[in-house]
Amino acid sequence: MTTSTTGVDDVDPAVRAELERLRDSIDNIDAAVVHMLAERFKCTQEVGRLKAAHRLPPADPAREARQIARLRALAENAKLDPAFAEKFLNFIVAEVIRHHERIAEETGNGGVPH
Ligand SMILES: C=C(O[C@@H]1C=C(C(=O)O)C=C[C@H]1O)C(=O)O
Repeated sequence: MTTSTTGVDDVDPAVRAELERLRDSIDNIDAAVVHMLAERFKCTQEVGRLKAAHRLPPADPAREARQIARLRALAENAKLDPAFAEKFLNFIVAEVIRHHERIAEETGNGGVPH
């Protein structure tokens, strides 16, 4: 095959260098996001164990509402789409709540309503 529509082999070297520079930064940012998420999940796992031990419900909608308001404001200041910030937080929180439900079940506390 002599042509490619997906690679950057035929691109001007200066453009390729700029693309590489930007992709290096994107890779660093993605690594930071993964590390920050890993730290966040370590904390939420501890919260899950604490809640299960004290028979607290896995989800806390009032806390989530405060986090959403705060993150939307932060996103606006940072020129990030607040709707995207809210969706992203909701995606993470949904996973955290699944973890908390599992911890509660494993602790024999799975019947707590939320
Ligand atoms: C971590 C908690 O549990 C849940 C997950 C949250 C989160 O991931 O930030 C926030 C509220 C709760 O629904 C908590 O109550 O603080």
